Amino acid sequence: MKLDKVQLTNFRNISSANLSPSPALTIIRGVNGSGKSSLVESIFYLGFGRSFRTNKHTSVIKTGEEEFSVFASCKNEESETLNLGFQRRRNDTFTCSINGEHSNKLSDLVSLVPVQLFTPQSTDLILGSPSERRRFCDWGLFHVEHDFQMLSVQFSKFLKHRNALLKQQSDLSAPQNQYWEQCFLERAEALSIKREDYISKLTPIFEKYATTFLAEYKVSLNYYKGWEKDASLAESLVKKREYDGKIGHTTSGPHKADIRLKINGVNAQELLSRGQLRMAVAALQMAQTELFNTLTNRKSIFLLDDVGAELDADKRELFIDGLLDMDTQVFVTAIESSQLEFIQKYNEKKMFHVEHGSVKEE
Ligand SMILES: Nc1ncnc2c1ncn2[C@@H]1O[C@H](COP(=O)(O)OP(=O)(O)OP(=O)(O)O)[C@@H](O)[C@H]1O
Repeated sequence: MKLDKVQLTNFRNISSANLSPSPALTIIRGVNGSGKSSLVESIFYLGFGRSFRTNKHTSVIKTGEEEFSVFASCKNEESETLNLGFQRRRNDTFTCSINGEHSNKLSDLVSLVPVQLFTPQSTDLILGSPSERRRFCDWGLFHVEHDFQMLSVQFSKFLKHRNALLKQQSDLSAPQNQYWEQCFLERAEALSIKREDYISKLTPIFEKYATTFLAEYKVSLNYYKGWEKDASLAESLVKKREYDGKIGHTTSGPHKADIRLKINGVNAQELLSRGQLRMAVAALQMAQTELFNTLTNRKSIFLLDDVGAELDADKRELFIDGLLDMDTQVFVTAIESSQLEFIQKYNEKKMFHVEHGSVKEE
């Protein structure tokens, strides 16, 4: 997927902008507060239907306006043109559009726009809670396996129901609850198998990139399923039934899963410097991009916000080189051109300058 045209209206400080990005590298320059991150955030909305900076969609709508919109004309891998749009209003409703057809089903839109992001907060992937790492894995599965979204929704539904039964002090072993227990178990096991399989495919690719980004270390990735290693989930649920009943929620299952990154056998967060953590994230994202390309025959869009503040010049270059080699459409924001001196070598690029919310090609 490549974005040919992006058009935004009333998005943060940008009243209106129209740009035709490069299919390869697009550089967005401007001083602090000019609107660079906003531009990248608008593309993120097409891939996720939300912001990476706030949970409040109303903060994103330009002050004094009723709604923002982002439209993009794209080319998919079959060279078909797709016209995609996303609008969000102050009353918290949204509309997606795909080739003029309106829909309120976000997954229809976001499944078409595989977007990844690297920002100053990306180290949260390693330092943050397990939910960050599950989200990373689930992004890959969502874009690779058509039935993953449905499975994930069903699992959440049965988990919610199980937790409600636990809160009501219901006896989960009672015959009338066995159906729900079985529904939960089936979805939980299926989800867990998919994640485990995905991480086992990702691991060798990650190890390959880690030899570049973390050359001096031996890295390993392990999937923790969310319950004891030597027990089945069914056994673990029975074992924890009394405890779960007391606390009112389920403590075993894929909603407790994690992906553990070890460096020389030690948890990454205990050994790596801030800069090295960023490089580990870069290696994970490169691996995710390569696996996505291999499994889907599609190409993704990569947003690098404030990359100058994040990585050394040589690692920045390696990261962008690697993404472009995989035919990824890359958007990079930077305050100073000096942060991106190496971009001179790329022939296929476009540069945009943002000033007080106005976007101009350079
Ligand atoms: N809802 C909004 N309406 C109008 N302006 C907004 C809104 N939300 C944020 N802004 C303003 O938009 C401007 C652009 O913010 P943005 O984060 O995109 O800047 P930036 O160029 O990425 O800056 P930096 O280099 O400092 O990260 C800021 O001045 C911000 O105060």
